[in-house]
Amino acid sequence: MTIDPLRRRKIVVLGSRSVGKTSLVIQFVENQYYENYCPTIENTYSKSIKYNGVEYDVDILDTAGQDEYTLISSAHTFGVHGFVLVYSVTNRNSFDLIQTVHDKIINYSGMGSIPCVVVGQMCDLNDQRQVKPTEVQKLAESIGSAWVETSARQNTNVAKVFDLCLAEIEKSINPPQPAPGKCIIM
Ligand SMILES: Nc1nc2c(ncn2[C@@H]2O[C@H](COP(=O)(O)OP(=O)(O)OP(=O)(O)O)[C@@H](O)[C@H]2O)c(=O)[nH]1
Repeated sequence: MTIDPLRRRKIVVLGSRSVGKTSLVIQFVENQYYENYCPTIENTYSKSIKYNGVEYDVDILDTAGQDEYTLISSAHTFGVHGFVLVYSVTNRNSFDLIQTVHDKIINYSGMGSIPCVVVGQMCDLNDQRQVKPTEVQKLAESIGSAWVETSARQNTNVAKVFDLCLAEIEKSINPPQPAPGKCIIM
């Protein structure tokens, strides 16, 4: 079977250690959830995703958790169409790192903006919450991204992450055109 490069998408999942990046990806790709924590080095998963009536072959790169000193490498940006930036709603430091990681990608790639979804993982642990939805909404507005809260454990909004990411990617490839007949003032 040949794969149409026009239907191929690469998504990279970044964020602090232990925020549930692998759990999110495995829940999405394999419909499985594991309680045990096993630090990731780096793994690529593949899945077909239908978005807007089109079937995309999506490679999802699950990365080792970052901190403020981790450098963004070309593997995290080269040929990458979209980014999923994950924090845990129970960990404010992991939320604070999202802006840092976002800015590093922008600096490294030289792009003005990136197709991106900010994901507040572990929303099942509401009693341990340190980050409010209004805070991520504000961050998403300021960096021009989508956002969603998820629980890999309860499979809440997991598929939505990748739908939103494909939507952001398609928006950047085919930006919405102004309605015909409207006058644009330069
Ligand atoms: N309550 C709850 N726990 C979760 C959820 N997702 C992951 N966990 C747990 O959090 C721990 C870390 O999950 P991982 O998916 O390994 O986290 P990671 O971000 O990939 O970690 P690194 O590989 O170190 O970057 C594991 O013990 C998971 O079972 C969730 O949605 N809710």
